[in-house]
Amino acid sequence: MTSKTASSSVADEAGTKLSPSGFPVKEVPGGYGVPFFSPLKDRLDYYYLQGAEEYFRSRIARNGGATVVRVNMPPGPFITRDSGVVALLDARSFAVLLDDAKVDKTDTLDGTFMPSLKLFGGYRPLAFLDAADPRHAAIKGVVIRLAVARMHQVAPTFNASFGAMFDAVDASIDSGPVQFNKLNQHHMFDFTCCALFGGTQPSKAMGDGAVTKAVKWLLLQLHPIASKVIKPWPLEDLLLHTFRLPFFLVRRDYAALTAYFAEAAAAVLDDAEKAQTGISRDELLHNLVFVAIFNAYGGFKIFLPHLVKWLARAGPALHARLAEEVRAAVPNGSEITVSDVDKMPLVKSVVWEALRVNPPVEFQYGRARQDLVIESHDAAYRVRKGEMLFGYQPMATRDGRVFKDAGEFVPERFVVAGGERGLGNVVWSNGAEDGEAAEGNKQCPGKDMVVAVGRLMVAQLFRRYDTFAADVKDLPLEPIVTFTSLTKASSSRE
Ligand code: HEM
Repeated sequence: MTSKTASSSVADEAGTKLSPSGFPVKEVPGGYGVPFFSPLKDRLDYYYLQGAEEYFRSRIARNGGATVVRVNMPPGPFITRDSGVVALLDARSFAVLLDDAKVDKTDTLDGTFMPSLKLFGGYRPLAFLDAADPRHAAIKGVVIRLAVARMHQVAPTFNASFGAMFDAVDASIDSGPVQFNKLNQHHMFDFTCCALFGGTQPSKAMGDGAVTKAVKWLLLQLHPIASKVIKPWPLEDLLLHTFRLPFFLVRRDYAALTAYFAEAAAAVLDDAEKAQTGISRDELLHNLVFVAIFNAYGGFKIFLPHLVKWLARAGPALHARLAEEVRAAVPNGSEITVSDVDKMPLVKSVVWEALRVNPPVEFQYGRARQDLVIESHDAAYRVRKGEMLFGYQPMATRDGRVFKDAGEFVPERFVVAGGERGLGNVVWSNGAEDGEAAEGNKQCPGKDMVVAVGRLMVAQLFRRYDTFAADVKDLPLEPIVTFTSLTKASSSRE
């Protein structure tokens, strides 16, 4: 993929370097402050005193409105040695991070720190490899083929999980509000594993503790950048952000998860061995654990609460339109398929819009492969080879210079004439929505599966219910959505 940004520059008559769009090339404003103390103070601003959005907005304001600025990113001391990044906070500069010719993504998945490889069986998983690394192509090829081959399982597996989830909601709603996240966390783990590999659900194979094992393992990797999980916050900051939690805390959980996947994914591992991918069975197994739990399950755990949140906020008028579209497209009693939801323009638009307003993975990082000139909408900046570039994606996908009413959730945004053109700027999958994952890029190979699951979720909801209401509490990672009432579909109440 090519970006709209430029890496070369020319000079004007006075000898000032100009970017390809004719902006004078400047140094990136902002700074990293006093070593140790400033990264520490910035971490507190980021998590507790300002919050992510305000943290970036205040730095933009401090630097005269520049949307390319030098800032510190958490966790900082003692986990990170170098917290300084060049933050790209508008859609145009952000596009550099999607251009594999310009950024090296080795070890940048989690940002300014790298989790211990002990968490991954001693291997560096695919998502931590750069697109130019030959191992990347070999492993990515396996995952792309897997995602394509399993697409036909997505609808039946999701429909079963949805049924189980909402049977549980219906069974409890008369006695009080029901939290969606807990059910989503449980059922989407079973869904993800079975959709990708078939076989026994983890909750049956490993018991009720399966999800806890998976979430613990995720926390061991992500605790340096997690927040609002422990009270009071000074204790949280000390426990989660200051030192690395040791691997032995999850050694047994990870062994149990790996044993489960060795069996569930045996056919995928056999095929890859026969195809002589150059990746050992053991390395691929640990990669598949990462793909299923971190990439896929981790994503669904965040994405679906955001989707339901926006539906709840939109209210009965949108619900009625969605119900009409879904019920007109799928005869009552028949299974909803991926091709059915592909014929539902409003459902599709709602899902893309949720992914635009709340990209589930908000942070992207990469190191400049060479000296670059990065253009924002109004200026151009010089960045040096090896510098860490960072993008806060919500600010790119809610850029008012690209989308009208960019900060609003507009359900029909991608239905109206020409609306689908905006999909090039919907980049939740680390690439454009009209682009494709490939062995040589870093785009998410689960993209089509994710979009299909979002559409199935909306379609199933409004086939089953006429409308619903929920309380929403916004938290840094995923909103907590609690159903307060659900009205069964009028047709099913007759
Ligand atoms: C809502 C769910 C999902 C979200 C939000 C999501 C998001 C992403 C993002 C943002 C990246 C790029 C990370 C980066 O380099 O900065 C990525 C990469 C990846 N995703 Fe997904 N993903 C989801 C589901 C899935 C699924 C279902 C699969 C299974 C096939 C998958 C497999 C991967 C893999 C293997 C990578 C690494 C690709 C590479 O390094 O080239 N993801 N995903």
